[in-house]
Amino acid sequence: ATEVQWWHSMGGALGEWVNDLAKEFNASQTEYTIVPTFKGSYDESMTAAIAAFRSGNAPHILQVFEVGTATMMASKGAIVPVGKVMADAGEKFDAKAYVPAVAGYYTAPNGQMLSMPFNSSTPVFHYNKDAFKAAGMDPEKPPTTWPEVALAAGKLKAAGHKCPFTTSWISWTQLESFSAWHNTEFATKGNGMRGMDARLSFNTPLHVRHIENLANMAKTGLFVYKGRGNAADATFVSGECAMITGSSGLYGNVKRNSKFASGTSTLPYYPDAPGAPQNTVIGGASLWVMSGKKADEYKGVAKFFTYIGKPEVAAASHQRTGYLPVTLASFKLTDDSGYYKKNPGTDVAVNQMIRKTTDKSRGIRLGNFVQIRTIIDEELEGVWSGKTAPKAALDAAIKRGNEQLARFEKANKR
Ligand SMILES: O=P(O)(O)OC[C@H](O)CO
Repeated sequence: ATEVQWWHSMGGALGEWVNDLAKEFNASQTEYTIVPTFKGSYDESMTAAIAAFRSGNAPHILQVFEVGTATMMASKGAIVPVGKVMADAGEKFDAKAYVPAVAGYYTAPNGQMLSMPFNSSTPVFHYNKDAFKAAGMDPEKPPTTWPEVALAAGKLKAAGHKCPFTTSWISWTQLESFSAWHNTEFATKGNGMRGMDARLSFNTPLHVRHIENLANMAKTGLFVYKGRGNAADATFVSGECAMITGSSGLYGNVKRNSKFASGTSTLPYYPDAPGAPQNTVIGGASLWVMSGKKADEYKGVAKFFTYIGKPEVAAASHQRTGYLPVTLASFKLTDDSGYYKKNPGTDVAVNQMIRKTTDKSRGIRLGNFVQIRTIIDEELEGVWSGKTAPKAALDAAIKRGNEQLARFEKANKR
């Protein structure tokens, strides 16, 4: 059979899911073999693929997080648009079959959808119901606002909890989605969706207030910073931290590996902020097809994409992982089956994403975003350790981040 290499960043329960998808597809036919390989974190697999591409050893399929989208879109010679892969292979592909927020994010300004939607997520609030009970709180009443999160964290701490609240993907949850959720721009030009001349704008009074709030919570032990990327996920799954803002895709891992009852609720907001809550932005990753491969291999890629997009396969993926249903049919199938009613909290991510979007909340797509995220991590770490004042950290992150945006704009000017 013809081999198709697929590099991904799905660890733990998610890695098992990816392996199962490949296994099931491989068993369904005899011509192609999908070979999934875990290549480390999203950052690491992207770096590895860029190096491999330069030496002619890129995989056929690369899973890239949303943060790498603008970079991939600009790497014209390195990728093949998913629509072309499907058309060349004679596979049916209709961008309209995908949930608008998902399809729109992976569609270039010229209207062409460039990558295959796969594991789209959005940030939500997960909490440990057992810990809530132990602290004398109603486990069915999660906090929905930031003042309520601080109150709940105080009760958890008083009950002896060492890590009341933590977060994964701090820029994504506390600045990017935080902005959209409050209908405030994270960056100008519709968060970069309207052009490469966008510049960062996350130092408004609302942003400063929020980071100050988190800094105070950190000082009093209510918020415990657990590191970059999704490092904090494991501390929630183990029960060490009782509340977390993180990916909806953490659901499957919690369900499979944690020993406590958990709940999922909406991302907290400031009730006095006008426009909140609006909607949250897309995260997770999509599948990019790399250039320079044989026609037969692309055919295998196309057949695999058709397979994972089938309503029943996409619905099963959504229900197993907590990632969003990426096609309209997979959402309908899940809804009609009564799944959301039977599994409270699993509809939170969907509901946050299907709300009406505005120019300020549609999505965030910026060049050199991988580097910008690192800059934000660095500057905010100064806040959590008490070295930098919140406003100064946000200003510095914007200044340094804007240099990255200007560099990207210059390098990609036609
Ligand atoms: O944990 P994921 O896969 O939902 O990804 C979260 C963020 O979007 C990464 O940038």
